[in-house]
Amino acid sequence: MLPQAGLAGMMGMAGSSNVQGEDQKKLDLVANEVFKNSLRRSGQCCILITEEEEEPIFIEEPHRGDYVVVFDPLDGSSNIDCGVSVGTIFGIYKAKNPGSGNYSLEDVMRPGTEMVAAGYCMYGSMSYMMITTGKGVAGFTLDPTLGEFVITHPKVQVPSRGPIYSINEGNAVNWDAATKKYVEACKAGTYNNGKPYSLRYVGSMVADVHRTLLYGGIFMYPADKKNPKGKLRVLYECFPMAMLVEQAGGKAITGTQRSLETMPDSIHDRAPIYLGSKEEVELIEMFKREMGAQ
Ligand SMILES: O=P(O)(O)OC[C@H]1O[C@](O)(COP(=O)(O)O)[C@@H](O)[C@@H]1O
Repeated sequence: MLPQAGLAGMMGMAGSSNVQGEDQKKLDLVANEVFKNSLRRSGQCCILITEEEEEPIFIEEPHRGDYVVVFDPLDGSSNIDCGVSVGTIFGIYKAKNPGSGNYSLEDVMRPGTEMVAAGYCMYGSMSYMMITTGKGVAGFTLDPTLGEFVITHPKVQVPSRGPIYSINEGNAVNWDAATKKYVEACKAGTYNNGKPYSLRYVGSMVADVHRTLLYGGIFMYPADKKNPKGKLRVLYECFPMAMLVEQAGGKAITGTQRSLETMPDSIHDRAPIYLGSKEEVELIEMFKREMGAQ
């Protein structure tokens, strides 16, 4: 049930939890309803996959179209009530048999390389929208006076290096040796003429990836002893962000392979992710090869 209108009604917990066992915020539910209804009414979608619902949503006629949309309606929900940047992440696949009317999980359980578009919106000091359709990345900023997104970043390019690393160091004790070695190298400035990297971690993937896209550096959510497959969801967090970063000249890996080439086991499957500046990601890739999964 949606919360009552008004700011007070929008803050705080909804009293329910999602398929991942995470407590849902009221705004998680509001955002989920808003996107579901808009996507259904677009007449372009056949299947919706959302972080907030366990099962796929099959769109019936007369609203059915040929696209599968996977989305995280409100990413970074742990930051909502303190007003820190949050966002929406989405990825789009074209159904395998467009116009057939026969749609199934086969249209969803696919590698990220088959996505036709991806993007995110970030809601912060300014609202941004970053999109790719496989031909580079364009960035738009909401102009509140127009109520329109205007193009501000026509051709986003991730710098090949960037002295910023972004990871939840609170999990460090559980990290694998390669991740520990890379983070130590960042702190020592080993590959930066002895100048230490800066740590930046908002705790909203959208905000941390947005900064990485524009300033360079690396965002990491590794697998660890506590989360053997990492925390972030393959379909509606890892894949869209990996496609954006690659299209902007960066790189995205799970640690052992290209993120977009992985095959999800389930619609809410998780995977480790290291993404950002090409040379930074290649450094951790080298350590992973040298040290394996120890
Ligand atoms: O608090 P942690 O473990 O560092 O996790 C933070 C990560 O979890 C997330 O909040 C997960 O997203 P949701 O808020 O959509 O569940 C990411 O945005 C963020 O990168």
